[in-house]
Parts: sequence; C-alpha cells; structure tokens
Amino acid sequence: MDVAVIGAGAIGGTLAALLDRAGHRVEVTARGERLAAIAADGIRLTGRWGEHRARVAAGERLTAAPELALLCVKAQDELGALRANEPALAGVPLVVVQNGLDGADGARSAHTGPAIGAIAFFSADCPVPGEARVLVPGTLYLGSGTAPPTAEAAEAARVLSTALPSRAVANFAGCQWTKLVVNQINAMPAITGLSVQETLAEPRLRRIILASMREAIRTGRRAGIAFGSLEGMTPLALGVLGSAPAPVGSTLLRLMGRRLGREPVLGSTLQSVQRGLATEIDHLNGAIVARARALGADAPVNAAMTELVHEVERDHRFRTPHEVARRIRLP
Ligand SMILES: NC(=O)C1=CN([C@@H]2O[C@H](COP(=O)(O)OP(=O)(O)OC[C@H]3O[C@@H](n4cnc5c(N)ncnc54)[C@H](OP(=O)(O)O)[C@@H]3O)[C@@H](O)[C@H]2O)C=CC1
Ligand SMILES: CC(C)(CO)C(=O)C(=O)O
Repeated sequence: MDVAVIGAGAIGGTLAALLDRAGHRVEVTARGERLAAIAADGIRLTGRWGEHRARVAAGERLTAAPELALLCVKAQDELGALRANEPALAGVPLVVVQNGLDGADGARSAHTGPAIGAIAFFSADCPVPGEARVLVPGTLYLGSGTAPPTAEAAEAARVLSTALPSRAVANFAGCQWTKLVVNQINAMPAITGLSVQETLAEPRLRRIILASMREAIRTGRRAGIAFGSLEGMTPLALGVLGSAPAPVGSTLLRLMGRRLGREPVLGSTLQSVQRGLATEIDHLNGAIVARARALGADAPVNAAMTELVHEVERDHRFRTPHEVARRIRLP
C-alpha cells in the first residue's frame, strides 16, 4: 500500500521504517538535518524491533496522494503540517499518532478525509538524525471517541498490523485518558534532565509523579471518563494508583520504572527540551489543569509541573530533585 508518514522523527521514523520493512511503499516528510539524513541514507531502524535500513522517498512535503497517511508530529505542529500537505491529503484516511487528548479532533478542522486517533504505547528516540531507535516495544492503539471502532480505524489497524502490533479499540477516548495518566512520567525528566527510570527510582520525585497521576485520575473521573485498558494499565491498575495507600502506588511506579528496561528512556518531552524546542507539556500536564478548571476543580501538582517545564524551556537549566521537591510541596 502507498503510505505517507508526516513527521519522520522518533515515532514517525519508526513507523515508516517498519512499514517499509513490511513491504509498503512509503513516502515521508521531515525537516532540517533529519530530512537531509533521511534523503541521503534513508531511515536506520535500531533497537528492540530489530535493524533495518528503509530507503524511503523523503521531502518537506508529500509529492503524491497516499492511500493511508500517518501524522506523527508534536501537537503544536499538527495544523502546520496538515496545511503544508493539504493537496496530497484530500480525502485520505489520516491516522494521528499523538499524546494528549486532542490529536484526531484537532486534525478534523484542517483535514477533509477521515481522521483516526492513535496512541503509541511504545517508546522511541532519534539518537542521531536519520536513526529511529525503539527503546520499549509495544502496541499502536487506534480509534476515536467512545464508540466501537469505525471501519476506517479497523482497516488502518489491519494495514499497520502488517508492520507492528496494532489494534482498533472501542472507547478510544478512555484509552487516551489512560495514556495521559501514564504520560505524567514525561514532565519530571524534562525538568531534571534525568531518564524516566531515574526519576521513578528517586523517592522525592516518585512521590510527586504519583501525586500528579492521582490528580489526573481524579480529574478524569470527575469528567465522567471510563478509563480504557492499555496493556498492563487497566482500570484496576489505575484504581490502585489513584486510591490505594501511597506506599502501594509508589511501589507500582517503581515497578513501572523497572519494566522500562536498562536503556535510559527520556520520554518525548525531554527529547524536545534537549533539542531546544517547545514541548507538548500544555497538552499533557497542562491538559489536566485545563480540564480540572473547566470542572470547577484544581490540579496544583500538574500546574506546578507544567510551569517548571516551561521554565526549563526558557532558561535551559535542569532542576535538581532537591529544587523540584522545594517547589512542589505535597500535603
Ligand atoms: N517518542 C516517543 O517515545 C513517543 C512519542 N509519542 C508522541 O508521538 C508524537 C510524535 O512524537 P516524536 O516522534 O517523539 O516527536 P519528534 O519531534 O521526534 O518527531 C516529530 C518530527 O516531525 C517533524 N515535523 C514537525 N512539523 C513538520 C512539518 N510541517 N513537516 C515535516 N516535518 C515536521 C519534526 O521536525 P523537527 O525535527 O524540525 O522538530 C520532528 O522531526 C508526539 O505527540 C509524542 O507525544 C507517543 C509515545 C511515545
Ligand atoms: C510513555 C512514554 C514516556 C514512552 O516513551 C511516552 O509516551 C513519551 O515519551 O511521550
């Protein structure tokens, strides 16, 4: 099948290389030094899903209309990337692979075909331009809203499952909330410069991450969300994280850190900070703050974490665990 991947970074580069390996015809878009590297030598897939050199067509914009398109840019780049590729994308099923709650809904304002949401429950980075390295393998979940998957979502999942574990799911909106709870592990590496594993192993930071997850779970419940299941993150596990005595929740987080393996996982937010770019934090912890406020509640831990990430974006100075614990005081 002709598949386009818009934004061949960590996730887009991984998906493009896996689709190429599975025999699809892949065209990607990228920018700057990443585009130059891919145009010269293709995408080099490394890590937990094996090695592959994908010699794919690459440019700043798509040159032809694909049968299926994947949008893999950060949330703040979504509309710009869609508008730049509008002619090629007209009427094409579009899979929006994005953290946060608004990916596919946001795309609908700028896309004329079906927009399908997707949650990447795996971890990747780009250690050098042109390389996509898989650190933690997992599944791509597709869907939209709370209803059973549409025919377009089921078909996109079928195509993608030729390349990696992919599933169309009911209650996609509930699964996005579950991923948003998991993504509470993103902010602390962006604030401290430490890996996800290191932040989850540090008792003071782990307490704060647990508190931010609890706020996220509370906010989701208040909004009437039925949380979905993403691998081990079931509603039962979220119940424990959200309501069990703090030492139990804390143990769960320590185990989560260990399950990520030995290779340092930085998370996509720290990856942006390291490149001197704006992060998606307003769509992660910031989304919890906004949703809580809309419900007449507050989410002070998420608000403080959002603010700290913005401070690091501005002054490029990572905070020590001691500084973080001083800034985010827990009851
Ligand atoms: N990395 C991970 O492990 C995970 C990421 N995610 C989510 O997946 C999404 C993608 O993240 P990730 O792959 O890490 O991000 P990256 O920043 O690594 O990749 C996105 C790429 O898109 C490029 N881009 C942005 N706008 C355009 C445009 N108009 N035309 C062409 N290229 C463009 C960026 O260019 P430039 O290089 O100039 O920035 C960047 O290289 C995010 O929502 C993230 O939260 C979800 C799960 C895990
Ligand atoms: C869960 C995690 C941390 C996996 O890398 C992620 O979604 C991200 O990096 O944005």
